[in-house]
Amino acid sequence: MARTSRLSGLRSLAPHERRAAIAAELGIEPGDLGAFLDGGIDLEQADRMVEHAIGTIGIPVGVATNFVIDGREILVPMATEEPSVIAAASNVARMARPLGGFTTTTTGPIMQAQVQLLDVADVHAARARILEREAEVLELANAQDPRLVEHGGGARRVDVRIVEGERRVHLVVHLVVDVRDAMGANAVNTMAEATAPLLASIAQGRHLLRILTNKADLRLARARVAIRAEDIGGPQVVADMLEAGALAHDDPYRAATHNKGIMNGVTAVVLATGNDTRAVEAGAHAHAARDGRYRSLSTWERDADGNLAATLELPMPVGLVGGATRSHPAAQAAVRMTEVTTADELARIVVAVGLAQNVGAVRALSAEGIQRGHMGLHARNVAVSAGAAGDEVDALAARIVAAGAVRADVAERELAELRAGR
Ligand SMILES: CC(C)(COP(=O)([O-])OP(=O)([O-])OC[C@H]1O[C@@H](n2cnc3c(N)ncnc32)[C@H](O)[C@@H]1OP(=O)([O-])[O-])[C@@H](O)C(=O)NCCC(=O)NCCSC(=O)C[C@@](C)(O)CC(=O)[O-]
Ligand SMILES: NC(=O)C1=CN([C@@H]2O[C@H](COP(=O)(O)OP(=O)(O)OC[C@H]3O[C@@H](n4cnc5c(N)ncnc54)[C@H](O)[C@@H]3O)[C@@H](O)[C@H]2O)C=CC1
Repeated sequence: MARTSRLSGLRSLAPHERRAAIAAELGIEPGDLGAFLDGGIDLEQADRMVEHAIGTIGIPVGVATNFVIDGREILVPMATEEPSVIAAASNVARMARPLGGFTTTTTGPIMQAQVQLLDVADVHAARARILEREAEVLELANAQDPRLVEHGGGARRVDVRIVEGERRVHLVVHLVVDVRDAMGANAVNTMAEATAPLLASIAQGRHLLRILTNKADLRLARARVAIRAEDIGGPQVVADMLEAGALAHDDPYRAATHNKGIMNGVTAVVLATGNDTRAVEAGAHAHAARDGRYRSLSTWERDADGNLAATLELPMPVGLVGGATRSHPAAQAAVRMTEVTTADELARIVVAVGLAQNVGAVRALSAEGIQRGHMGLHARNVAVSAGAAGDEVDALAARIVAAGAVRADVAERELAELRAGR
């Protein structure tokens, strides 16, 4: 475990000094974080990863500080192009420390593959016939992945769903698989393809789609945090945050933005660790609409002591084996930083960071507004876009923040004045 994640003042260090400070907390060498220096992969490796590769695109990786998750001090790698995300997560993690930080639970690494069956005359009887032969189906599925079974995973159950659609009734078989430390898509897809002919023959029909569902609602991760009112801006800020949370529950227009704030944190950790951002995002938004209406993924309350009590639950299909996580040196360094040894532990960190991010954004919206903190940090991007270089960047950013106008036209004018010595 990191000695502490409470690294105040990291912002004033140079990147190499930050790497040294983080390595010291983790008891590793700064060189162990060296993969972040050049993005971790060269063109040769990129060419092996995707088709028609022509290069790579750099995304900054930063470290969210101050996190205590289930009693453990965690330094969290985050890959994001957006300013103020890492600052906001670190800020809320700091506020959460007096009451013990974040507490998480998970439902275990259970993924599901769907096999669509067509041309079945008697869907109800077919369902019964498939369930009668569940053991045979599971045995065939598990024969596809002895390594997963060796690691304690494997196909656990068969569910058969009769989906009443607008134009027809669908017969869909779910293979419910414990994928242990894998994200699991390839693992369950292989099982679905192998068992589909057997399922079709039992149903006396034919199979069509054989693929994982990204509505990974058997693989949930949950986080909870309590923050004292005085640590988050006072009782009025807490009251206003509850109003903001209520609107996000009721209004899909607000819910989409509220959830985007959550995904600022979630996607950044998922990307840094080489996991599949689209799978996590698809699962999250499906979960947000699980009662038929798109709602916020988090809940906001005031506890008996007047503290803000926030929770977040979402599907979290992330892995430590397979995908890019194993093969990408920067993803490996990111996993090392988190010190997790199971996919379940990684899922807990991701959901805690999502909740911190959500609280951070809504706190700012309920207090001073988003522009002060966010645009203050975005000012450096605006300065670079206006043509500032080297030392000019920070100087120009400071000028446009002081002018209260973090805009391209103001930045260009101020840059001209800066260069003219005014
Ligand atoms: C940016 C802050 C945190 C400043 O807030 P502040 O109160 O000025 O911060 P501070 O300078 O007093 O520092 C407090 C702590 O915050 C962290 N911190 C503070 N600044 C930095 C920094 N530069 N670099 C690294 N860490 C920083 C750091 O942990 C620091 O502790 P320390 O290290 O000093 O002991 C605050 O204004 C904030 O949280 N703003 C919200 C930012 C945000 O949510 N950005 C996301 C982008 S907007 C969006 O996409 C989503 C949205 C908003 O639409 C979602 C929604 O609507 O729900
Ligand atoms: N709809 C979707 O989300 C889809 C996603 N994908 C992609 O699939 C990839 C992930 O698939 P995976 O099956 O996770 O990858 P994978 O097939 O590369 O690795 C999983 C395999 O690793 C082995 N293994 C070794 N140690 C293990 C352990 N401790 N726990 C579990 N398995 C262990 C098992 O044989 C297991 O089947 C991602 O790259 C994702 O982008 C692919 C198709 C569809």
